[in-house]
Amino acid sequence: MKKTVHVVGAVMEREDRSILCALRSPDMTLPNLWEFPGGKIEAGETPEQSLKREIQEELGCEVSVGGQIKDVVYEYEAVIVHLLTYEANIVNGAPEAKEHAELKWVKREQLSDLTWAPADIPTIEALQKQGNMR
Ligand SMILES: Nc1nc2c([nH]c(=O)n2[C@H]2C[C@H](O)[C@@H](COP(=O)(O)OP(=O)(O)OP(=O)(O)O)O2)c(=O)[nH]1
Repeated sequence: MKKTVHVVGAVMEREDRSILCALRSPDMTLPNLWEFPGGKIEAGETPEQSLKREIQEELGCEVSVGGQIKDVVYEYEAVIVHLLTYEANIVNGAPEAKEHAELKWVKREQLSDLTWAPADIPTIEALQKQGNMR
């Protein structure tokens, strides 16, 4: 049976309403695909705690975690990913790519121009729908 991993991703929006997108590096699994910064939830952590820890490790900044955006289960070839995405705001520091190949701030309407990890597509769609309602 395939393993299920529980993963959190941060949707970090700036004042100009662009969103932070992170490019997985060529030596990661799902290489060269865009994702929301975050990672696996460890035993005993809440999703919010996990997201704060991952953002500190990956981007070197501190976030506060807001509302949940999507709860998605996606079956990859080798693993099943259960991805929870949350709104997150930077409260200290500025994001730096410590593990990713690249970071980019992208406007909502341009998010779908990037090639995303497949589990992220429902979140992208939700963000674009919300964007149209604003
Ligand atoms: N962080 C993050 N991971 C995502 C997203 N979408 C998505 O399918 N994933 C997958 C990629 C990984 O398989 C897993 C997250 O694990 P991770 O961030 O700890 O990735 P990793 O490369 O260190 O782990 P691994 O897969 O090499 O074991 O979830 C996303 O938006 N953000």
